[in-house]
Amino acid sequence: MTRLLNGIRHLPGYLDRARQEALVAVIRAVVTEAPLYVPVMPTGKLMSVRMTNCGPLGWVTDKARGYRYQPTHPETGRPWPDMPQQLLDIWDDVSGYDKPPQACLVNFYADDARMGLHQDRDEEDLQAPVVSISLGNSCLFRVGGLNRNDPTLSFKLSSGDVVVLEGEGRLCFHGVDRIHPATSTLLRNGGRINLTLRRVRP
Ligand SMILES: O=C(O)CCC(=O)C(=O)O
Ligand SMILES: [Fe+2]
Repeated sequence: MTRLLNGIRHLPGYLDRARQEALVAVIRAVVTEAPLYVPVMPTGKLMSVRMTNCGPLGWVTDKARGYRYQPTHPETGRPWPDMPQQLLDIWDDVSGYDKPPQACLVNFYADDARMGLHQDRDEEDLQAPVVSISLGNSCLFRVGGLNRNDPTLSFKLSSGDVVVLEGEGRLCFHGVDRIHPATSTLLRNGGRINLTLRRVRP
């Protein structure tokens, strides 16, 4: 376990291969029910990741209404699939938070996708941590401070790693600079899956 900055915890290899495979299987089932879609930022720009969610709420974005949480898939209009027990167990083990997560945002990165530096601040409950799980190809993850221009630190996230953003680190700027192709055999067609577990309402 490595503590970066204040309240950013990196748990390398938290999930062994068997648990990673089991998680990929449940995420495939989520995606069957709630297909991945291309999110649109408030600026009108398309994100390079594809997204879906599970749990009572999901994080969505579009040009008309911007960033928000909602109980339904933006394209199918159906409620998000239930949060798999495996994810609730991981939250219980690493979050140190007494209430369960309400959203799991599923990001799928093709090998050329990335995510710009941002803060996770659309949740009303900022006391709860954000728990992030990486599956598939590794990536170069960047974390900074509370201001966009603060110095940043980059490190590799590999399949099975967990990162917890909590305390002062809860609102740190972070992003994914690049995916390292062919660094994992977990996903047959390459790419990377990131799952973030979030408590939205207090
Ligand atoms: O893919 C990652 O590791 C981070 C994803 C992220 O920051 C987010 O979904 O808000
Ligand atoms: Fe984020």
